[in-house]
Amino acid sequence: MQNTTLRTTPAAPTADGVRSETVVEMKDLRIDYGDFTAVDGVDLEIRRGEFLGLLGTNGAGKTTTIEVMEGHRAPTAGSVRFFGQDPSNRSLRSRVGIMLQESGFAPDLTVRETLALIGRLTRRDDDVDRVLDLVDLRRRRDTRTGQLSGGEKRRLDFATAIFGSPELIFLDEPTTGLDIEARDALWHVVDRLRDEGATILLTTHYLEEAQERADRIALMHSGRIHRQGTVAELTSASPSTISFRLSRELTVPFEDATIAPGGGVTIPTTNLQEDLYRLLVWSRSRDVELEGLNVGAKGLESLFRALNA
Ligand SMILES: Nc1ncnc2c1ncn2[C@@H]1O[C@H](COP(=O)(O)OP(=O)(O)OP(=O)(O)O)[C@@H](O)[C@H]1O
Repeated sequence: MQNTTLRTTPAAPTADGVRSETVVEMKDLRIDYGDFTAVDGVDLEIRRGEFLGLLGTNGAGKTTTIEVMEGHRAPTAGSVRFFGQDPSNRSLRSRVGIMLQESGFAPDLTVRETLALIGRLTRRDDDVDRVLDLVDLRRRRDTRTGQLSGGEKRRLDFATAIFGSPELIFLDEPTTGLDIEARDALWHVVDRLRDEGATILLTTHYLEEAQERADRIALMHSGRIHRQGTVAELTSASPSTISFRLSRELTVPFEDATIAPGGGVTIPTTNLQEDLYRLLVWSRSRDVELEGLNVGAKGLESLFRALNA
């Protein structure tokens, strides 16, 4: 994907009054498949300009929730509103871009025709080649979608979601199947859209992607939202980890330390500054080299492990 200029959308919503506008509102959302309840009483609110990461375990109900938002599946109970309206309302199509996990393009249409068709169907106006440049598919513009590679299809999926720079963008595992360069390029485009005021809902299993970008995270498991908050709020009680390698056999002065057969030491800590200081004093006094000393930032992984436990 290339650093082509993004279209200018309405000014970024920085004033508090604008930011506090609710763009997505779910209340007590329930979605059943037959007698199985996949989404079980979800309350979620996304404000204008916000980036919400909807994270969860496999089968938690994230895609089901997004499919309801797409307007093609009706909730069993509860409600979803975008800009105060029902998602099935056709007038919303021009304001909402959706990248699902599986798009199902018509295989005989070319890349260019596909994107132009999406534009007509959603009544979003844009320059097809400009968007193809953004996702680095311009040279494949006349290729039939059936002949695209998996990563190229994913980039076309992304192109359909951002075509016309919609105000609200849903990204369901957008980087799955993309190589590193394509991931970086996708996030560059998303970051620019955010700067211009877009509201983003992301689902991903790459926790670091959400951790780096999301204003708020909602953690979903077995059809329910278990916790919501900023990354700092959610991880404040999670331990950090100090890790290093010892070149000779020694006992480290930390009760919770684990030592792998190859000499790799991991120390969980809820008081990083104090424990790091103790470790450095100990290593200096014993003339021990802490090879590859590293401090793992507080992450979302431990929250996930707790969800699954
Ligand atoms: N069409 C369907 N019919 C019956 N059950 C379904 C259907 N689609 C999804 N499910 C079930 O609903 C639950 C939620 O699925 P969903 O795809 O929403 O989860 P997810 O959070 O997106 O999972 P993943 O991270 O694995 O993609 C799962 O148990 C799944 O098996």
